Amino acid sequence: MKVDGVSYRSIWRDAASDEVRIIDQRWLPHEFRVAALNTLEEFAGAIRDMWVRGAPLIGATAAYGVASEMAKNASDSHLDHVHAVLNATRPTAINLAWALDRCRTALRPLPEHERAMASRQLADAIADEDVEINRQIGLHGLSLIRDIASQKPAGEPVRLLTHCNAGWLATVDWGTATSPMYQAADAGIPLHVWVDETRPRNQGALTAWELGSHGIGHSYITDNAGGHLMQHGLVDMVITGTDRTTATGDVCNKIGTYLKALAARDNDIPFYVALPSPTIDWRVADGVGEIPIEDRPATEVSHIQGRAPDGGISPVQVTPEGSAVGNPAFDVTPARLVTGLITERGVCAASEDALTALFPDLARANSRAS
Ligand SMILES: CSC[C@H]1O[C@H](OP(=O)(O)O)[C@H](O)[C@@H]1O
Repeated sequence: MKVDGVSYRSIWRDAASDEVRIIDQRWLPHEFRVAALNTLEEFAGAIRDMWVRGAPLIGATAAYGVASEMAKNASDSHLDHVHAVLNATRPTAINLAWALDRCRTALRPLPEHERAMASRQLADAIADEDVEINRQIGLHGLSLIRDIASQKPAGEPVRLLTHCNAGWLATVDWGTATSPMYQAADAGIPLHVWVDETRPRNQGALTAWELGSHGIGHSYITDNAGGHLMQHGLVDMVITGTDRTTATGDVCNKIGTYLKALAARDNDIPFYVALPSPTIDWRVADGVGEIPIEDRPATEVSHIQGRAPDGGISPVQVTPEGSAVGNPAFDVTPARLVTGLITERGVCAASEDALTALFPDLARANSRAS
């Protein structure tokens, strides 16, 4: 997407230096900083410490990390080592393992001297595929937004609520939950987006930064406000991203998503999830029971980062000394609370039958039975 009129992806290979570069999201929305990733630890650290974040972007970053390492050492043992180091960085988003497995499966049969180029091409392909998948998700989501808009007086905005950042910053481009918003805005449909701040890391500030940059009307709200807004008829549709969706349609996403789904159901508001197919875990049926939920550092909750009066960006402590902290980073919304899944192949119910019908090739290739 554009940043001050300049088109960016969240990760790219610099034409001059051939370095892999990323937007270092730790400093947004206050500062736009670019970082280069050159070593395995830099790639691993960028994922683990959320310089890059978001399921699809984590997968793409891992693929670029494999390519970077294959250029230095293309042996089987190093390929396995790279896979293990990167796969250990974060446990919940399935895209990480999906990308690493895809890379290793493609590279293993090749002679070592072909692996550097092949891994480089595969990383670029994974990135390009993500962009197109998200663009397609946007078009299918646009249809849903257009239907809502058609039932409103001309000029009255469609009011969406979203949680966390499933934006272009969480993917290579377009975003998943935000892609329908961008497509609707570009089609001239008036929108207003309620943006959950999403404690503790406040990824909602990234969404607000994205939407503001695209000229889309929005309000930055506390995580606890969504139910009240729904009760008072101020939300037409909830749309979120996902880090791992099971073969049966259970949706794992940022902590707090489940509570939004409960409030949406209680107020008869459609709750949609933007779901790129690499984020489907075909081998898991019970999301609550089987998806590993990342526990992140306590300092993410005990401290909050912002711009200080002197203009610097710094963390401040918000909890008393000695208070224990809990920081589960994700939760699982059962399929029964999900109105529909917006995929690159269309919108479907959150069910095994519907996902299998839309992706028979993927369901067969990844069947739990096999
Ligand atoms: C399009 S995936 C976005 C997804 O990833 C975020 O998690 P994190 O910021 O911890 O990487 C969040 O769950 C978003 O919905």
